[in-house]
Amino acid sequence: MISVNQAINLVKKHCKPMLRKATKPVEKANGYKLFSDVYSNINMPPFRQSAMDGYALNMHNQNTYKLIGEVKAGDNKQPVLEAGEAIRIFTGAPVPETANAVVMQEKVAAKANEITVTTSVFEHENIRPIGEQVKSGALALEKNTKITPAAIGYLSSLGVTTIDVFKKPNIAIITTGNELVNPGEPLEYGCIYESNSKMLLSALYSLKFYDVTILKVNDDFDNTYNTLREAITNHDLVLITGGISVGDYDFVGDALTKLNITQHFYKVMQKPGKPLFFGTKNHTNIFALPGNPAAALTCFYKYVYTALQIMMNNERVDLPTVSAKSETAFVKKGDRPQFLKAIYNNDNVTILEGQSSAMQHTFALANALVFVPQEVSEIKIGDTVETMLLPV
Ligand SMILES: Nc1nc2c(c(=O)[nH]1)N[C@H]1C(S)=C(S)[C@@H](COP(=O)(O)OP(=O)(O)OC[C@H]3O[C@@H](n4cnc5c(N)ncnc54)[C@H](O)[C@@H]3O)O[C@H]1N2
Ligand code: MOO
Repeated sequence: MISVNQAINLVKKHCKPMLRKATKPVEKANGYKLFSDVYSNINMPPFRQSAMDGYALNMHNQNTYKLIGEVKAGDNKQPVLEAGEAIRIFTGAPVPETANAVVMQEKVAAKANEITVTTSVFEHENIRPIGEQVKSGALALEKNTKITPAAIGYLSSLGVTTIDVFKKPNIAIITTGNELVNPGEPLEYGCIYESNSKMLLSALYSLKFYDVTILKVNDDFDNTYNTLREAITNHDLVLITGGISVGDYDFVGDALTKLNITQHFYKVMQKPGKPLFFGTKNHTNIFALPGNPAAALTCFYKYVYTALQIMMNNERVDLPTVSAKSETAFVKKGDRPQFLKAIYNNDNVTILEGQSSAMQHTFALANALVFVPQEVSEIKIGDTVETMLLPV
């Protein structure tokens, strides 16, 4: 059995960035990275733009100006101002070429045809110059920039409608087990509600991976083999839950062997998540996660998260880890290093009751996992512990 460190290093070694291109409507590109530089086709702003509601002036050496007209946002007109003349203007409106300052209305005493400026005015004030943000033909955003809501707003303001991005992985989740029943259906004796697919799906959604297919197999070798073969052929990442241990009805391992998956590891010295499998076939990464829900989710955050970040060519591939002071005592049973469901708050961490691999209730309250290394058998109140912060 390999250690947690060896396992994560094998994930880092064998997962590769996916450098394939996808074209997306800009408003659907949140979370993607740009595949190529984006250049602006326009100046932004495209005209000299008023930053205030007030008056545009052709400045002279007095405070009083003759009012000769009005330009509001969206107007397509260019009144000509002589020195000493002003027009009424509004935020976002085009400032005529012959105006050289905009003074906000709070600093003006206005009469019908005349205004008096009550403050000193500086040339160019409150006028956004043409191309202040970006000039026509200039680089708007560089290749590899992460697309955020702000970037979507910025690119849309330049009139961009589609962009080339690095493709995100398409992902299959495969659940295994005769005992699994969909929530909403009657629960017969011996059955449980299937929850891993919904848990992993929402973990993927919260990391902005939306191209996810859910497949279900019962405890049958042919069914498992055929579903895995299809999923591995058609997806970049395959997450299997359950059926990977040593029981007579655990068929995932045999199916993976028959499918000639290159195994990088099977079984990690950790609790929960001992029977974790990681392998690859061509460009597809395959994780067989334990069926126990809390074990599956722990393995997701520790290993699958990192695989996804590498596939997306991101720089930070691990979830953030901090040193925190334990507010709880904990005695470890057995010699496997352990991930403990915990609540982190302000440099302190509380280790929760109920740490079994099946304890979804505990996980539902947690926002962190405390890592207890192999050589540590006990945590005392006040001890400093390594705490992985979860993206919840
Ligand atoms: N003789 C041994 N038995 C077991 C060992 C061992 O080393 N020797 N390891 C144990 C450990 S540790 C784990 S973890 C589990 C892993 O088993 P599998 O990955 O094969 O998972 P299953 O047996 O299929 O399921 C385990 C548990 O989880 C429930 N489950 C499965 N899928 C779902 C789902 N989609 N939604 C909700 N719950 C699910 C399933 O009903 C079982 O209760 O093996 C131990 N055994
Ligand atoms: O590895 Mo298992 O997750 O301890 O139950």
